[in-house]
Amino acid sequence: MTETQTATRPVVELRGVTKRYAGVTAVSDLSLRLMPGEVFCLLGENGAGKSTVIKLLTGVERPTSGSVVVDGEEVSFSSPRAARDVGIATVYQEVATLPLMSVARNFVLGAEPTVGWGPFKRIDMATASRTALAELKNLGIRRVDDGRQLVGTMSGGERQALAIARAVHFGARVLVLDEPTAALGVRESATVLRLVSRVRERGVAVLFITHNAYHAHAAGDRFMVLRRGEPSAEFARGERSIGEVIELMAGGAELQSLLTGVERGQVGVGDDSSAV
Ligand SMILES: Nc1ncnc2c1ncn2[C@@H]1O[C@H](COP(=O)(O)OP(=O)(O)OP(=O)(O)O)[C@@H](O)[C@H]1O
Repeated sequence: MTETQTATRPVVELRGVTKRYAGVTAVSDLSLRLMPGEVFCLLGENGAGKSTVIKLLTGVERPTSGSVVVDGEEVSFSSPRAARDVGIATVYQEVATLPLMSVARNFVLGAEPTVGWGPFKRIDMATASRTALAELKNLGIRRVDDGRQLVGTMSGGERQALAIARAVHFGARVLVLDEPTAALGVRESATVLRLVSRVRERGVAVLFITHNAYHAHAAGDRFMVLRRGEPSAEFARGERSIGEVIELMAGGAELQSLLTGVERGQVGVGDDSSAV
């Protein structure tokens, strides 16, 4: 990261945000800042509130209280489109790309370059293909070398790469990655983690959501562990070991007492009275 980037203000912030649904507080008094050229890892077990944070940052939901701030100005996104317009892009693992379309077509989807005019206007596939392959190469993905390849034939890591490359190419300043490595094997995950580093080097603010402490550790600059909608820990790279992070996510002492109870036969399967 360069000195200028360090000095820059956050691209987007949550300030004291609470989100309540009927009967449930999904996120409570949460503040976070996404800085350009930094990977912010949001960790948490199922139900911790990670998806809710994504929804608040990407205009899917509005906070019950607190504010969303972009470039220092409070905003109220009326739709996901409004968040995209200020450069906040989300890559969801399951729906990132369309398998029956080519690499080139997926890359330019919604912003197709054209040739010809009037009734003769058509998608400029040569330009789409050239752009897609160049952008993938820039991000270190070299195995894909034909824009006509169907996305369905690509590996999971390559598909993620394509979705990320597309978002960055079309001007994302904030990239929200929702569990990008959850369905991937070790090699594929490594590809995606390397890609995250490249994206950071380009000055993009990355929000990396995961429940995998190892992947977070490999890619992150700053970390927040969410538990039941509240930040239970915040730290910077190098300040905590992986073991400590795993313990923080699970609930440390609480988990230990549950395990001890199971060993002694005090807690049966399905007994959630001491659930963490
Ligand atoms: N639309 C909703 N209506 C009611 N409750 C909700 C709604 N969305 C989320 N919740 C609740 O808010 C809490 C946080 O959910 P959220 O989906 O943000 O967690 P998460 O960390 O993303 O979990 P996972 O990893 O399982 O997706 C949960 O208790 C969930 O049941």
